[in-house]
Amino acid sequence: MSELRLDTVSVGTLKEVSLQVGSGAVVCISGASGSGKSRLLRAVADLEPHDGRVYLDDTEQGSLPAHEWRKRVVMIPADSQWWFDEVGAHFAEDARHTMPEALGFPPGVMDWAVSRLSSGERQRLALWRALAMAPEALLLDEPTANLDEDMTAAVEAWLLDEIRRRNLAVLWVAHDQGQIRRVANHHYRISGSQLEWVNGSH
Ligand SMILES: Nc1ncnc2c1ncn2[C@@H]1O[C@H](COP(=O)(O)OP(=O)(O)OP(=O)(O)O)[C@@H](O)[C@H]1O
Repeated sequence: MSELRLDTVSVGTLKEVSLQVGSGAVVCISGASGSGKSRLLRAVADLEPHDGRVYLDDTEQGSLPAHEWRKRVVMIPADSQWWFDEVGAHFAEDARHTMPEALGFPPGVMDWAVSRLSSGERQRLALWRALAMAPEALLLDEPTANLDEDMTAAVEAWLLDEIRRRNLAVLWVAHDQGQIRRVANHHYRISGSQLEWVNGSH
């Protein structure tokens, strides 16, 4: 049950972003390619130098070592990183056996070689890897960009269910207006150096 708060965060060309993401809420961010969406998420994840402050409830980002912060505020980049040869080596024992059906993998996926994974498979596995870390906030960078329409619908519904059930605070970068309508409590758009509120409620 944690709230994520950005207080006058500036990174790259984006200036003084202030917003709040309640626990169990999704705030979508859209904007043109190169407008700074990923950099903003990276700043919130403490992966990129920035001005301003980011809080998870009363905890300020700078008060924790970056690796501790990133266990609580987990970013799933558009292009996930994999270190070991086998998929299963990236997951704790219990997460290996509790892969959600909605992600569409057959039994045995944990034995697969990472090198055979398609971009969509990587993306879906990266989502499970992140949720299995029991984060308090999630930073999603176009989490369904490599998925077809049916898989997008399944993953989106599963993610929303997990977000509500676990009361996660979520910043979700999205292009698709339909997706933004379906998932966002609030929608902001990057316009030049500013983040503009577009719409949303509750
Ligand atoms: N470390 C960096 N130093 C300087 N410029 C950077 C750095 N990282 C990214 N940029 C630039 O900042 C701009 C914003 O990059 P970012 O990856 O945030 O874009 P984006 O909005 O996520 O775009 P896309 O939708 O194409 O993924 C780009 O012009 C990029 O080249």
